Amino acid sequence: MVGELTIVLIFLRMALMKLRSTPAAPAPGNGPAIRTEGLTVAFGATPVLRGVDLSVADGEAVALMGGNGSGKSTLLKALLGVVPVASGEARLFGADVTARRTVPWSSIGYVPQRVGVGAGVPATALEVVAAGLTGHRRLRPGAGARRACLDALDQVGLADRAHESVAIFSGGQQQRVLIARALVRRPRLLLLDEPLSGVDQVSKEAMARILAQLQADGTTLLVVLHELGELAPLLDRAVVLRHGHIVHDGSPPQPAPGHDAPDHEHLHPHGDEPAAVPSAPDLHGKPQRP
Ligand SMILES: Nc1ncnc2c1ncn2[C@@H]1O[C@H](COP(=O)(O)OP(=O)(O)OP(=O)(O)O)[C@@H](O)[C@H]1O
Repeated sequence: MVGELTIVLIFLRMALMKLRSTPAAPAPGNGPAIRTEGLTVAFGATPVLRGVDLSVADGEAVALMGGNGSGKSTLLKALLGVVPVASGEARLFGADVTARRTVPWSSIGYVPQRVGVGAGVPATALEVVAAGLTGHRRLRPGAGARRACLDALDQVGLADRAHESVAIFSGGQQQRVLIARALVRRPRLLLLDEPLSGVDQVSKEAMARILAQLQADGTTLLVVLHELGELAPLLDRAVVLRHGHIVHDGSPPQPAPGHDAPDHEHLHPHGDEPAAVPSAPDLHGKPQRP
């Protein structure tokens, strides 16, 4: 495993040295940034997403919330086409994610739930960011990748540390490197899975500034969060999942003590909305609204 990763890194290093100009992201297709209808995902016999209907317009910033295990990460993965769809459909910019070739992947960025970005391999920040320019049939970064990677690191305030090993970065700095890896694709749609979790205050504020700038530039944001925190001012709405159902789609919750608890379900009234679900939701069908 480490051997394979080392080979990939050597490959990336060689590719970085050869590159010359910035790749242009293809224009996204037609349709809203995200649209799912009756989206159902199951692992074995266990349904995890149960008929999710979600629409996110181009340029919107939406929080995806819910307790542990409610299906938030699975929804992002279904949108990225990396978990199988049992029924229903998911479209990005109008393209069905299961028909992979039609999706404008180069316009879509993904920041996964925090993992050690170095994963035991002595990668520099620049090399990690360069990985954002590979994948989906592109085996090495295109021309101009080095400049693009440095620009992305500059956006997250880490250009001066481009050649340092991410193994010595703080958790928040590692998270910013992962965001730079997504930004280097110049995405029109950015999916982020708990970007603020376990991150120091300085990095939280830096990330809020970065995401606010992206939103101002028209980037669509879907952000998994347990609490809105520093991102509250830029979010247009919140979608709350419970047991794979959407149980709230509307105003973001007001900040309150306990919202950051991982098992908090955000089921009480949020802003101008009525309570989202009854205390005993019908898990086999649509939850009944009061
Ligand atoms: N590859 C998998 N195989 C089997 N079960 C899975 C798989 N991925 C996720 N699950 C299960 O699906 C459910 C939803 O997981 P998911 O990671 O989407 O939850 P989440 O809402 O993101 O939770 P958290 O807040 O803890 O990150 C969980 O019960 C989890 O164990």
